[in-house]
Amino acid sequence: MNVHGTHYRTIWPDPHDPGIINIIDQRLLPHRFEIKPLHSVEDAHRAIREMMVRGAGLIGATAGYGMHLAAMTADDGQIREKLAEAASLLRSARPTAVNLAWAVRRVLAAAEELPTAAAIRQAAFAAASRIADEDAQFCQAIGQHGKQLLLERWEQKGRKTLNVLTHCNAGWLAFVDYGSATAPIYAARDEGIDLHVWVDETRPWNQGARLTCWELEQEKVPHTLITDNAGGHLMQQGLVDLVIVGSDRTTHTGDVANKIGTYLKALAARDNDIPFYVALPSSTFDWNLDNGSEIQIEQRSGEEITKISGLTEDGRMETIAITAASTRARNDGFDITPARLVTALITERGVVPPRAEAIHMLFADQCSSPEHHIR
Ligand SMILES: CSC[C@@H](O)[C@@H](O)C(=O)COP(=O)(O)O
Repeated sequence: MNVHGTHYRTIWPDPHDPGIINIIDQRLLPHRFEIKPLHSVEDAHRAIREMMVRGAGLIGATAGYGMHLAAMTADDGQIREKLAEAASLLRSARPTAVNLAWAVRRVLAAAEELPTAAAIRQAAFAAASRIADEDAQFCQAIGQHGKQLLLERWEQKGRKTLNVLTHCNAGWLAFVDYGSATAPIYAARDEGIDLHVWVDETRPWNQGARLTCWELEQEKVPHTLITDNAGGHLMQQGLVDLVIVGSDRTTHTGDVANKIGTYLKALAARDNDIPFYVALPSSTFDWNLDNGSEIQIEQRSGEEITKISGLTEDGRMETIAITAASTRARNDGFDITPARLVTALITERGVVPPRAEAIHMLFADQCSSPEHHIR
């Protein structure tokens, strides 16, 4: 995506020093666009854990490059142990997005059984770069497949403004480029479809309000911020034509883990007969889990609900309390939308119904390959 006239990915190796991986600190957006260097696997772990980077695809790419940094900084004689330690450190960063464990495993597999430390370093960097490149390519392909769905709906409604609702941020910032849920929107816009996006604010971290709105603004896509509870009401008013969200982990049977609140949008969409699409690259499928209820849901600090951060008038980031100090809060980061509420999954290989047989047919090479199984 272009920011201030320059094309950026959300993560990239320094062109002069492969020991430095650059990221954008998303905690500061939309107020400040700051690039931060990662020098070690500990830096990569902290960046994921503290949500400087976030979103399934970008978490995976950061984990891949984290493994590369572990290989870069390890002594030759200890490189295998250091990679194993790095793998468990990174896996502990956040539990729900499957891309993290998948990327770690992919780098480990690439480095396995190589004879020298130099060969291991080279393989780790190549694997991390492939993960990032594929993430960008897959999102671009998701855009092309998803665009057709938007186009059909737009034609159906007589080419009047197409209103798309999205939740959280499954955009450029959640991936390496383009985004999953946003890619069809950008591709449809490029085709000249007149569209408008309703953006759920996505409490408590406000990924919609802070990140999706900022991204859509950079891309000049018309959009309006709404409260998390407004979607159902807008659907009843006939103001939503379709919903597209991303996913942090989707079972091979089509159950979708995504940011908390997604399930309620899917229920409202079903009640109002509105298509509900989930856009995801294949790296987000969990080939081991049969049922969404088995997905580990991240429990985050209650302080994210009882306090709120923002920019003061004199340009300082500040956190203030919005509840009484004694208020207890529970903060589940994600929820599960059962496959039966999902109209279709938009993947890099095409649009597929959320059913095991159909998903397996499209990804026959992955569902049976040990490289793609994370346990
Ligand atoms: C592509 S990630 C799917 C998103 O819709 C969403 O759940 C998300 O942004 C991930 O959550 P986050 O907690 O911001 O890492």
